[in-house]
Amino acid sequence: MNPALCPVVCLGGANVDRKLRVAAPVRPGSSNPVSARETWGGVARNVAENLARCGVPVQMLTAVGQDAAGRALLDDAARCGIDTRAAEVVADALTGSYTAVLNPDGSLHVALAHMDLCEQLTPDWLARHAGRCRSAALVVADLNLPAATLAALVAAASDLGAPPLVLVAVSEAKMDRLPARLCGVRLLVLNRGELAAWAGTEVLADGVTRLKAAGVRDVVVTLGEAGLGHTTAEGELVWLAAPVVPPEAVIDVTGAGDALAAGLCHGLWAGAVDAQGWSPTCARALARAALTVQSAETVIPDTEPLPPVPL
Ligand SMILES: Nc1ncnc2c1ncn2[C@@H]1O[C@H](COP(=O)(O)OP(=O)(O)O)[C@@H](O)[C@H]1O
Ligand SMILES: O=c1[nH]cc([C@@H]2O[C@H](COP(=O)(O)O)[C@@H](O)[C@H]2O)c(=O)[nH]1
Repeated sequence: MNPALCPVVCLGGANVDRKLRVAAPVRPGSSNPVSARETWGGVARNVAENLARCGVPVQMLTAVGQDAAGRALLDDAARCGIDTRAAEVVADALTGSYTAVLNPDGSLHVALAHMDLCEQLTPDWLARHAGRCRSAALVVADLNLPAATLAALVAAASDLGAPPLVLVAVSEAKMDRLPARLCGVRLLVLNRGELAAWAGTEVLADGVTRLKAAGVRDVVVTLGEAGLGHTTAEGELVWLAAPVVPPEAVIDVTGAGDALAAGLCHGLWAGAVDAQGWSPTCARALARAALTVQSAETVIPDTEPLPPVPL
């Protein structure tokens, strides 16, 4: 594989994120002042933008509506350096949206997702893009994709010569889309709530053991400000702390998990994980996620590309 020539292909959600920042916890029956802003979102889109900002060639396979938001989203992605030529533009449909109500400290109060367009990303759609996925350096899919499409992706990832497949969770509610058999999945990234929802236990090590038994090669479970846990080739679970961000510096946590997932994909794509194991790549990804929580943007826009991954 020559990573410089092969793109990372990101499949899944792209939508409008609406952020409503409340001055105090919302109370029913009272008038709740908010300040509102919009950014682009969707896990696959966020991962793609993070990778593009790090200088990785990336192609996004998603669906947007044939509306002003859909056109603007694709234009913006193209400006970030993402190849959007194969994105679906669905006639007579509205681009998906996600509304986050944020506490004054930037933590998430409530999130409402409306991303029906991902239901258009069927196994037939995937089959039309099989060549693109097969010639990628890395395939990254979010769990906005329908269960049948995810199952087809995982099955294809088991083929000899297929590129590594990374799955990224999107919400506890969509964990039932994860295929039962995960052989061929190189990495699954999910937060502790998503792991508990899937495994039916709050005991993280037990949940990770079940994922490994389902066939996934490696798991990264994110733990908010506490950092993450990652599996190792020796079958251990290692905990890494996040850089300390003072509470007053946290502006918006939306997208931090996607920044982290992108950092992990960057290390896989560059060969750093194969050469060094997960820890150095995880440390770099934690640094990127910590910057994201200190920005109002879902993806930090103006960072230097990450320093080349030392091998
Ligand atoms: N307050 C914080 N300080 C530093 N890093 C943070 C903070 N909150 C989140 N992160 C980073 O973002 C990652 C993802 O956050 P988490 O809340 O676990 O997932 P998600 O955002 O997907 O729900 C964490 O693993 C951590 O690296
Ligand atoms: O069911 C979903 N919920 C939320 C998202 C997206 O997740 C992002 C926030 O990710 P994180 O978990 O890293 O905060 C937002 O951009 C939002 O659009 C999504 O794709 N699908």
